[in-house]
Amino acid sequence: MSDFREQALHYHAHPVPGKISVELTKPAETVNDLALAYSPGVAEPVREIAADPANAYKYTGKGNMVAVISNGTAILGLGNLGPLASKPVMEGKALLFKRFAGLDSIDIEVKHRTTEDFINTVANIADTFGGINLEDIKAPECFEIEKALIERCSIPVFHDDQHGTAIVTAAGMLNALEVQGKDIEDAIIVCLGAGAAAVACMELLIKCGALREHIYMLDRKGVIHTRRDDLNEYKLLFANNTDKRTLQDVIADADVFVGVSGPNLLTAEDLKLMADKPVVFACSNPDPEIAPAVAHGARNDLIMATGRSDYPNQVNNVLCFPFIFRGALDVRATSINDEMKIAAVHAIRSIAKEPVPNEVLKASGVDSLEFGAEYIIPKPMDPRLLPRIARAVAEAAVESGVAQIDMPENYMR
Ligand SMILES: NC(=O)C1=CN([C@@H]2O[C@H](COP(=O)(O)OP(=O)(O)OC[C@H]3O[C@@H](n4cnc5c(N)ncnc54)[C@H](OP(=O)(O)O)[C@@H]3O)[C@@H](O)[C@H]2O)C=CC1
Ligand SMILES: CC(=O)C(=O)O
Ligand SMILES: [Mg+2]
Repeated sequence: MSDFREQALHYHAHPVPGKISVELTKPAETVNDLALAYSPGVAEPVREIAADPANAYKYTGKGNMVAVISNGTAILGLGNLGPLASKPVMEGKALLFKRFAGLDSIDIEVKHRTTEDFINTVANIADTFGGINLEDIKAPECFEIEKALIERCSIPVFHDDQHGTAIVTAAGMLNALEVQGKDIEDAIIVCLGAGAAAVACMELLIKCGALREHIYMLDRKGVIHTRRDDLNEYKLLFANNTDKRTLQDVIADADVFVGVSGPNLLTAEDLKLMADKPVVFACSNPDPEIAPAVAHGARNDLIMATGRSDYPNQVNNVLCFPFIFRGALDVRATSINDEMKIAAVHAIRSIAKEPVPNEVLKASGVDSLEFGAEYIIPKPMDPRLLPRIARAVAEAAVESGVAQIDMPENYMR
């Protein structure tokens, strides 16, 4: 067993199995405590909530709780390994919600036969939570699932692999292009992968200025083009009217590569075909489309990012989901809309351009970090992420009319 594999398994197994547990927020020591917590005292909030469901936010943990829900059909880049195998990742997301945003989070892995079954299961338990973070559900089912749940639930439902990834990718991409001296409107973009993350990343880049006709998206069969007759409605949105058919055809002279597909699919030779000063986001987890050492060995004018913590420029949805839910829940937003997503993009972007606190340098094991090729995006442990993203998102929710309450006074200044 390799050292790292052993360490990872030991971490998950000891001192107790798993990564999360439940803790009490009220005393439960005396007869009087129990009389308040349980029978007869608990009947009082029950009656209040029955009279007005909004009282659930006042008397229960609903408003600070996010469910992380998966069916295990696209676990990271490991594929469809089923609901139970996805549990370590979902516990991991719950850990990150708590660690970075103070949100209580529970993982729920759903075994189901039909997409409808999954939707019904989630819709039927949704009121328990303040928000629902869908995770690692493969395309195209993820699109139908998210749409149906948004329609049926009165709390925010957010497919992290789509929108969390897209927000962080857009923030990192706008900064990387700025460093490379390129405009997003002019950028030729290759997106390897045509699933949940790919479709959402490209749609958000378009909202940030990229041109749809400049985007070449690829799936396992190659370039998605207008003469293919095997495209689902989501891939069809990216069908390019082109004679190019392979990754090598489209990557020649491209400015940007976004990989949200699988491991080791981009070679050093492919990379050498790109335009001067390219941006390469190889975001597949745990193994990127190209290893940073291979990429940097191939050329020295690129900006490189991966989804991992152990290289510079971690483009990973961890920079978004804890904070966007914090902001959304704190104003009881009924959904997470485009205005809130764009607010998150700009909040993340701006932090990378400011001096980095010492505690972040220390946690990153470096002496300095300065906006540039090796630092286009903040580190996940940056304490500014929480107040800045949450505030921007909450304000956007209030301004766009999806908040059910006003901004809390002196909110995270
Ligand atoms: N860094 C980050 O924050 C994130 C990274 N990701 C990574 O993105 C990847 C995809 O995740 P997600 O979108 O949720 O999964 P999906 O299952 O929804 O999509 C996977 C896509 O990748 C394509 N693909 C797989 N293998 C190949 C290949 N050999 N050549 C070309 N295309 C291929 C599939 O093609 P086809 O349609 O033909 O099956 C499909 O379009 C994973 O590796 C995941 O770790 C995802 C979310 C966040
Ligand atoms: C980071 C993440 O959500 C993924 O790779 O699926
Ligand atoms: Mg995921």
